[in-house]
Amino acid sequence: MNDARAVVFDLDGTLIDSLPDLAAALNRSLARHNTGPIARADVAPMVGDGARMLLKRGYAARSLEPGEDDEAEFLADYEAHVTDLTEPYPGIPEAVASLASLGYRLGLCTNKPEASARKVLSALGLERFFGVVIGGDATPYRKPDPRHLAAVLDGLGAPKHHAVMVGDHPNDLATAAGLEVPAIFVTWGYGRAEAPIMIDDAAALVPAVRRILEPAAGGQA
Ligand SMILES: O=C(O)COP(=O)(O)O
Ligand SMILES: [Mg+2]
Repeated sequence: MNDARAVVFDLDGTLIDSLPDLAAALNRSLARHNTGPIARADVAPMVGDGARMLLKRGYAARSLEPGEDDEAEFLADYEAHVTDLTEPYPGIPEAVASLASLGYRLGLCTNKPEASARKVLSALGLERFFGVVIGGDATPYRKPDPRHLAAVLDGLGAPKHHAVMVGDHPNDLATAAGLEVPAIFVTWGYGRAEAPIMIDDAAALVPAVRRILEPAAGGQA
């Protein structure tokens, strides 16, 4: 009865290159402590476990610890500037639109705060494609807990055996594995991992999804 097929995406490092705004917000926060900026390349491996963890890791790199005020200020500042420099990766809007037009239900499973995630998706014209968006602050079960992904699939009304997860971080792979959902690892993001299915170009996304979810019909396209 239920043959809904779902593709669940990670956001940062998978659909959007948010590192410039994340690093800028982190560095504005550090500057309030008269501390020098951290280079984007050094911020990249700190991304993946949500905004609060990014702030902690950034502060730790300068032998500091963020207080509650720092945290509140950082979250508000980042949300206000979430689209200043952030762009979708090349080919992503087209790939997402194409999956939607093929009838896939699309969901977002991100550790980013949900308000920031929705704001950036809508500014980039992507929100309309996603039936369900669950941010890392909207559930007690954020990635790598597979219940974060399970909640997205529930919302989409798609069974896990008709789903695939797409992400850029070991957290995404662990989340998918925990629910026995196949994963596509994208190599253009911020995390580093080895995985059975890896793609390095957004043009490879639709064929990779189809090979997994419709192997008999059109999967080789
Ligand atoms: O905000 C983060 O740290 C990561 O967000 P993501 O789960 O969309 O990659
Ligand atoms: Mg990510």
